[in-house]
Amino acid sequence: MPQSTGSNPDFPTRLSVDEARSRVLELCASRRLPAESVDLDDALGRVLAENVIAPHDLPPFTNSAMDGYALRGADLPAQGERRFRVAGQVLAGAGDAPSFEAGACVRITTGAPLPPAADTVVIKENVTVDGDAIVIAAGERVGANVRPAGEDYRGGETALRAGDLLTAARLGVLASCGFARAKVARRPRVALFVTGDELVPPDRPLGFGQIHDSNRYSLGGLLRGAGIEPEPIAHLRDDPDALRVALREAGERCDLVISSGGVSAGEADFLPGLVTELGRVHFWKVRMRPGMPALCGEIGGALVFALPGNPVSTIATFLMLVRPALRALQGARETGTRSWKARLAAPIVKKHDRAEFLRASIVTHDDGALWATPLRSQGSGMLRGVAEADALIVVPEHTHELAAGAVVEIMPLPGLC
Ligand SMILES: Nc1nc2c(c(=O)[nH]1)N[C@H]1C(S)=C(S)[C@@H](COP(=O)(O)OP(=O)(O)OC[C@H]3O[C@@H](n4cnc5c(N)ncnc54)[C@H](O)[C@@H]3O)O[C@H]1N2
Ligand code: MOO
Repeated sequence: MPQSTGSNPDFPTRLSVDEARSRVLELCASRRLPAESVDLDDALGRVLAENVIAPHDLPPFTNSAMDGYALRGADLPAQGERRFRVAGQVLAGAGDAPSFEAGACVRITTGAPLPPAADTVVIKENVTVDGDAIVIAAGERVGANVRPAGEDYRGGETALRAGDLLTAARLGVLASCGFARAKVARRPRVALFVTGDELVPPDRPLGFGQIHDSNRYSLGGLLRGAGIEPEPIAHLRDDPDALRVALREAGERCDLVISSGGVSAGEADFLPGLVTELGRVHFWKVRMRPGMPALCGEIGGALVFALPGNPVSTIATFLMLVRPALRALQGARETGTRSWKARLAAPIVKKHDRAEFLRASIVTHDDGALWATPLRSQGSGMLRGVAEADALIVVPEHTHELAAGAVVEIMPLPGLC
C-alpha cells in the first residue's frame, strides 16, 4: 500500500506561491497543445495560436457616424444660417455614394459611405427641413461625425496576437477582418476526481460523518468558467487500488488530471504516494493559506494537480496554480490574474509564514479609493467567505501585521470564481 512520501522527498517541498507557479509554467511550456482551426461560434475563451493581421482597413471605407446630412465643411455658415439643397441620399449598404455640387448635401444614415465630395455630417436633429432643402445654423464643426477608413485598424496592422485569449470583443475583431474561423490551441483534456469516503452527492441524505460533495461543483464550475468541459467527474473512495487505476487511466488519456482531497498527512491521504509510484512529483506543499498541501506532478502524459480537499483550499489552489496551467498549456500570454490595490479597512494579524489569501468585501469611496474589509468567515472549510467575497486580499508570506489604511494587493473574484 502506498505511503505518504517520507521526510526526505526527492522533490521540492514547501515552495512559495511564486516558485510553485513558475515551476508550473515551466512544465507547461514543454507541453504546449497543438493548434486547430475552429468556427468563430466555438472560439470564445480559446487562445489564439497565430497573429491576426487586418487584411484591410477597419472600417473599410470612410462613413458616417450619425444619421444626418453629408456636405462639404467649407460650405458651413460661419454665422447666421445657410440653405443646402438635398441632392439625394445614401443609406448603409448602398452600392455607391452620390455626387453633389458645392452648397448642396446628401441625406445619409449611420454607417453609410461618405460621398467623396463630403467631409462633414450634420446630425438630423440640428437641421430644419424646408421642402427639398435643409437649413443649417452656424456652430457646426467641419469634419464632424465622420469615421475615416482605417481609424480602428489599418490594413496590414497586427490586430490580435498569438496568445491572446479570445474574448467576445476579439471575436468581433476577427469577424470584422473577414475571418469566419480562428486558429486556436486545442483545449486541454481534463479529468477531475473528487476523493473521500465521507462524500455523498447533494441529492442523497447524509449519514453520520458524511458531507455533500461540493468540490465537484466548485471545481467543475471553475473549469467551465475557464472554458474547459471536464470529462465526466468521478467520485473515488479513499481506496488506493481504485485511485491507482483511475489515475493511471486518466494519465494516459488526458493533458491534465485534477483531484481534490487525500493529499495531506492523514492515514487515507494516498495521493502523494500514488503520484510518486505512478509517475513523478514535481512539488508538494506550497506556502499558501488556504491550500498548503497542494501537489503538482505527472502521470503518463498528464500533468497532475492533487488539490487539498478543504473547499476553499481547493478553490484557492485552482486559482493560483491550475488556471495558470490551463492557460499556459494553450499558450496564453497572460496566465495570471490581474491584481489591484486597495486600502485595508481593518487591521490584519497573521502568525504564519505562508502567503494568505483572505476573503474580503470591497467598497469604493468617493475619492475613488478601494477599501477592503476581511470577512469573518476565513476558515478553509467555510464556503461562506468565498461565496460572499468580492476579492481576495493577498498578505505576503513574511508580513505578519498590517494596520488599517495599509495598501494591500487584492485579486477581484468576479470572473475568477
Ligand atoms: N496533520 C496534518 N493535518 C492536516 C494538514 C497537515 O499539514 N497536517 N493539513 C491541513 C490542511 S492545511 C488542509 S488544506 C487539509 C487538506 O487535506 P486533504 O487534501 O488531505 O483533504 P481531505 O483530508 O480529504 O479533506 C479535507 C477536508 O475537506 C473536506 N472535503 C474533501 N473533499 C470534499 C469535497 N469534494 N466536497 C466538500 N468537502 C470536501 C473533507 O471532508 C475534509 O473536511 O488537511 C489538513 N490536515
Ligand atoms: O492549506 Mo489548508 O487550506 O490551510 O486548511
